[in-house]
Amino acid sequence: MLKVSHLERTYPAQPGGAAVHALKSVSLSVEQGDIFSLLGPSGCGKTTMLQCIAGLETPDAGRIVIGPQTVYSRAERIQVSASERGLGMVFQSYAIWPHMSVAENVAFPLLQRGRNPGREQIAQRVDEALAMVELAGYGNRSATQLSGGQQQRVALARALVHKPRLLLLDEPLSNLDAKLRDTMRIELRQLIKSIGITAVFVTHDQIEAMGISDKVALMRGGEVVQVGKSRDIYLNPHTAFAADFMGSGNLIPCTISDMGGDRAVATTPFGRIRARAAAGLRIGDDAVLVIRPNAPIVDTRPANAQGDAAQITGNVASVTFLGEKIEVQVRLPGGYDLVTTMNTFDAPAEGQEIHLTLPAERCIIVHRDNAAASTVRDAELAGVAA
Ligand SMILES: Nc1ncnc2c1ncn2[C@@H]1O[C@H](COP(=O)(O)OP(=O)(O)OP(=O)(O)O)[C@@H](O)[C@H]1O
Repeated sequence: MLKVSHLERTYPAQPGGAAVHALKSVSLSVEQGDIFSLLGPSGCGKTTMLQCIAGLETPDAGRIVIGPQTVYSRAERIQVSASERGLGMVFQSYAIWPHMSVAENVAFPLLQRGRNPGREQIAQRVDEALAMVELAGYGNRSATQLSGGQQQRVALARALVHKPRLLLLDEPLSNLDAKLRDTMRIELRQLIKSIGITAVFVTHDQIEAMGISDKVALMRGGEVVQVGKSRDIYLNPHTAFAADFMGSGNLIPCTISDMGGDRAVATTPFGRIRARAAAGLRIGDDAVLVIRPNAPIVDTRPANAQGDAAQITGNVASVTFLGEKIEVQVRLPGGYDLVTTMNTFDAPAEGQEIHLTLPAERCIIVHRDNAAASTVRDAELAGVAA
């Protein structure tokens, strides 16, 4: 439905500043009916990418194809205008006009297109769009008489009213409070899926991306570093950055001391651990062992490690209450603190001895990034490499 090939965008240098290479030969492909997220830290190029797809920003090179139509190609000198691309957009600030009714807000794009379809057609399209977002009957209300979540749905109805072939959403939930954001995330996914429209969704929030998307493109520094289903990136990150940005976890500097099949042995500050290995790693590589907080099987009694599992004993350094779960910091041999989660009802005491079983299939060894992910401490990296 959407194919982006080798897209480039550099913002020219401003007085006193350097040029910014915001998109570096970015390619991606979005299937019909999918919700596809662009996820990454601030400044990685997500919005630039979305705006290039929308036609609001002109790339320097590359190609963008929407359905059967090439809407941008530097080589073929094609540049279809934003209004001719057949897209719907929802922005972070919903841009709902307070002096207009809900129906007038939703009708606005139909009147903007220079081809006023007539009062009856407009009323019908507005009613259809409001029904899609489950706001039938709200048309005459003033837009200011709506909750934050309802305003968000009006913005969605307005994006859908001219029956776009692709929906673009730029951080549409970030203005809502945390609880409403959780509800709206589920609601928005259900709405988009029930309409069946293909959507590209920009967010810097991994929980949002995981909850809403069929697929995620993880971006960093103007590049797409990994694409896949959220679960696949979470379980099989290629790099420390991907592991850190998609989920939380212990990122432990290690070297690879043995390999066989897709398993490897990581030499870590607290011993040798068997784990799955990302493609391309070799014996002797400096790498990062990823242990998600929910990966260890935690017991207060020693367990017999079986099969491919490592057994480590440590002491509880701290316990943090988080409601449904607790976070337990376990001090391991060598002074390394590993964060793990436990059921609130099983809370151990601080100082207590604790036993961790680490099944090899739950842990993965990944590539170190040039600029390592925030939680891998440079000093530690240097220590293990030495
Ligand atoms: N109009 C512009 N002129 C110059 N530089 C820009 C312009 N717009 C964006 N940039 C720069 O391009 C890079 C990518 O910006 P972009 O807005 O695409 O990132 P983003 O991932 O959407 O970030 P955020 O999550 O903070 O919105 C950043 O370094 C940004 O400062």
